[in-house]
Amino acid sequence: MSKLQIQQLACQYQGKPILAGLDLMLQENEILALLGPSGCGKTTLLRAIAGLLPVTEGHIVLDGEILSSAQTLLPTEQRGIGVIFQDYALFPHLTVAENVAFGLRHWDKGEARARVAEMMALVKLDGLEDRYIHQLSGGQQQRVAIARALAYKPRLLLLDEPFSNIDSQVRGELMLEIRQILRSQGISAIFVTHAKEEAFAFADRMAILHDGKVAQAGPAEALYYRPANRFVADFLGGGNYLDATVASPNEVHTPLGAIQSASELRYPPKYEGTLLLRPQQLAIEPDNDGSGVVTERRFAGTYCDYEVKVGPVALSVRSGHTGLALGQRVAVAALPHALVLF
Ligand SMILES: Nc1ncnc2c1ncn2[C@@H]1O[C@H](COP(=O)(O)OP(=O)(O)OP(=O)(O)O)[C@@H](O)[C@H]1O
Repeated sequence: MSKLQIQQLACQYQGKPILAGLDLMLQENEILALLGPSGCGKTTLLRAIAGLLPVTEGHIVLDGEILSSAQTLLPTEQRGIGVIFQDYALFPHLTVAENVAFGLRHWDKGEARARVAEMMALVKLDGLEDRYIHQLSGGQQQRVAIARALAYKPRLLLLDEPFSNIDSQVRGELMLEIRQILRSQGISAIFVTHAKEEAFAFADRMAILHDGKVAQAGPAEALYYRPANRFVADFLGGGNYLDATVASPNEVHTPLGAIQSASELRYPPKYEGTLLLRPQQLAIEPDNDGSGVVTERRFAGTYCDYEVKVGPVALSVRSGHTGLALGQRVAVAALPHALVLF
């Protein structure tokens, strides 16, 4: 059974639909990233899961229990869901230890004290128990927020842009560390982010929101290399789009010539579509008789990003050949892979 199941969810603000027909699933101990352009409804979905917003259609089920439906709205405090907001929402008038203990007010005093100590060690804040929040760095404040949310053993953790206030130099390390903490505690989590790099680094799976529903969900590699539509393809990174006509179950014809697919295409012969080729799925070789010419180059250390013109078609190509000069003629070929056609 999945941990969280969201089916055909609809939510609105003042009668204006924000989410509609949204399906999403989360497995036990899984970390899922919610990605999408600004205003697509990521925070709205977190609020609905947390019980801060009623739903007008569909349902949200956690551990087999209906939390929200058109008829049900289990109060936030009865959901067993921890929420970490972008600004952490820590209490400035309480010490670090008091913040962490906040959700344990109904626990036995000794047990609460032991749990706070355990959480302080887990997030590596031992020794800072008596500090106030303004005496901590951004990263330390985030650790307090994590400790406070995990202290009362939530069934699910929701994080809204948890890394946006963290210095980019320490962000990568902190993400890895928090990922390990969630893993070690067997926590299932959903986090919202704008940045696909964060989703790639932090999540097991990602869900991309568009037009109030999930455009596609799955592991990063699947979404990047097998996007369901052009929106997902564009959102996850640059690509070349070529007119293509299906010639056989394993071949398309394009302005670059015939290109073979490593797996069978889902479209019938003569289908006219658009072929996606990521810059690293094209190979270029210096060749004075080649059909392409290098028109731009951006050196990036171990690889170089080129723009290559083949007749009227401009292609982005990422190549390990880092020394090709502007004006160099090149042969262009698609590397063998399962083609993506829309
Ligand atoms: N309290 C509110 N009342 C009315 N409309 C709202 C409210 N909160 C959000 N909205 C609208 O709902 C839509 C979705 O907002 P939401 O905050 O969920 O988007 P988001 O994907 O989290 O965006 P961002 O990435 O910019 O944070 C937006 O059009 C927003 O203007």
